[in-house]
Amino acid sequence: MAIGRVNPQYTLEDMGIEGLGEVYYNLLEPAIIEQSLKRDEGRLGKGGTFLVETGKFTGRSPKDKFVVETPGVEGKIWWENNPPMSEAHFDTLYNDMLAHMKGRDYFVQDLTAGADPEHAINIRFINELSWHNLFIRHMMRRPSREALDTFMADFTVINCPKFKADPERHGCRTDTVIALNFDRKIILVGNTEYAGENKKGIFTVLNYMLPEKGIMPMHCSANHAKGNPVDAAVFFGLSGTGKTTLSADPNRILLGDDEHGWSDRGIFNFEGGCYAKTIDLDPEAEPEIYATTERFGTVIENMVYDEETLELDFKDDSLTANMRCAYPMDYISNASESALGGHPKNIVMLTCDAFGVLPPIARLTPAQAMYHFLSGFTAKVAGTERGLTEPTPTFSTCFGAPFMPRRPEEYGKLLREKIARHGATCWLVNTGWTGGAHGTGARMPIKATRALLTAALDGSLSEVEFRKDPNFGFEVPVSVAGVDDILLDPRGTWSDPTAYDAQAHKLVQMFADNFEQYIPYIDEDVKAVAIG
Ligand SMILES: Nc1ncnc2c1ncn2[C@@H]1O[C@H](COP(=O)(O)OP(=O)(O)O)[C@@H](O)[C@H]1O
Ligand SMILES: C=C(OP(=O)(O)O)C(=O)O
Ligand SMILES: [Mn+2]
Repeated sequence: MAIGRVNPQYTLEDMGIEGLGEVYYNLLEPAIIEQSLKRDEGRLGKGGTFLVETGKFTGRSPKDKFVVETPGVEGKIWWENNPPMSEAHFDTLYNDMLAHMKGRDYFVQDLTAGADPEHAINIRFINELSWHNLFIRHMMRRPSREALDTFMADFTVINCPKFKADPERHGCRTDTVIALNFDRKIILVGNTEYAGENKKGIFTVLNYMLPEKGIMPMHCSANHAKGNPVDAAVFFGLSGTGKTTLSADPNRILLGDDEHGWSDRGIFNFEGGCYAKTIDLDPEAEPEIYATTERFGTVIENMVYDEETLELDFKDDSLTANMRCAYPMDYISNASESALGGHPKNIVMLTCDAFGVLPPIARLTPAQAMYHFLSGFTAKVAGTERGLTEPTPTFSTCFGAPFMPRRPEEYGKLLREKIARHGATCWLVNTGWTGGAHGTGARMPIKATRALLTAALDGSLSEVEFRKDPNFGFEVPVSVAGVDDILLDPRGTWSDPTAYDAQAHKLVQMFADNFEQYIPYIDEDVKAVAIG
């Protein structure tokens, strides 16, 4: 018997998924939490949050993510970045997962991705963990209750953390697997409890689908000026660079914290919720996000807390540095209801430079923006991928290589055209280290980053004097109100400026070595701004 609300013609049985225990469809938050408590999946926290631990898997598993080599994807996938899985292996995996599901209870949410109805897709999430179902209900967008009665999915995600894959049988790498089949329109996830896989899988699907419709999918957060959705800004960045933190700006309206599309009509959020890191979360620096950690239903992942008072310890990273909270967008008081914005006036590329070399902000020409978009330089921060314990410099193209099924130039070309057509101003912002590399220097103060962004977005930054950076060729402001001048000159923040020069030269060489792979694909003007 179906418990909850579902299209009567479209139950799991109708999809050929049979023999399960109880199946709960589209439960609302209180009912899901009741089920999660009954199953001992976690406990209630302050204000009615839901506290969970995810065991061994506290970050994504990018090396265990596969794209199935089906006829429909031929010539479209960037295989060097997306390990292939054969159709036969996938079919075995699918059958084995369905066998594993027999007799167990499952939780279904029918949700959508894409705030622009013209480009939205319907997704059915089938979760073994009840709290994953709560998480994804927060993170995606919700059809009306009536629409559930006729809901049909464009894509299905089956997520079974208790299922163990077999590399021999399934053609995967370990007993953890994330398998994307674009032709069968299924994502299978096995043997990881990290909730983020649920949402980042769908992001990968949209990154595959949307370019064919001329829409640029972006790993970015976004906001717009109060009362003026046309004055929008996007913030590209790999995990840990500050997308979530910096887009929740009390002076602007939040569009979304992680994934957006850019169509001929403007930008739109793919999601309906946020997934914020809570390590060192400071009520003064980030009041909006902090407040969500005491709201009903917020999922709090891998945080240490006082057993008696349920007080969260924002400093304790003993479970992981990637501790998180997930909540619906409307828990942020200045969030946009429509999640739609105009063509971005400003495009910010966030980088967390662990070398302490890059300036806190630089203005980029369109060609330089393309260069930095394809380069995607940053540091991976501790915890967001399994096994990372130190900030590790990396070039993650499009500021999100783990989620890009297609070749980087394809995204690059789309972005280029849109920047040119709409005349966006582009910036590179270093939210990483200053005063020395990681280990010597300190993380860029959030206050300084915010002040610089405010000036960039309100236009006042364009009025100040700029210098040309001798290593990177971009323009750096000399003095900005509200920011220590010294911060604007990274060389001057190092106790030994010659050590800075040496580190800067090394970084320039790293950029040059990394960029060689894109030379055959890019325009002359981008070649002309390549550094090193
Ligand atoms: N100058 C800064 N700008 C942005 N974030 C900063 C800065 N300094 C420290 N941080 C911290 O870095 C982390 C950025 O993470 P987050 O905003 O979740 O990134 P993303 O959403 O891109 O993964 C947060 O924990 C934030 O408190
Ligand atoms: C959910 C994630 O996104 P981000 O860290 O960019 O917020 C992730 O990388 O696992
Ligand atoms: Mn984020």
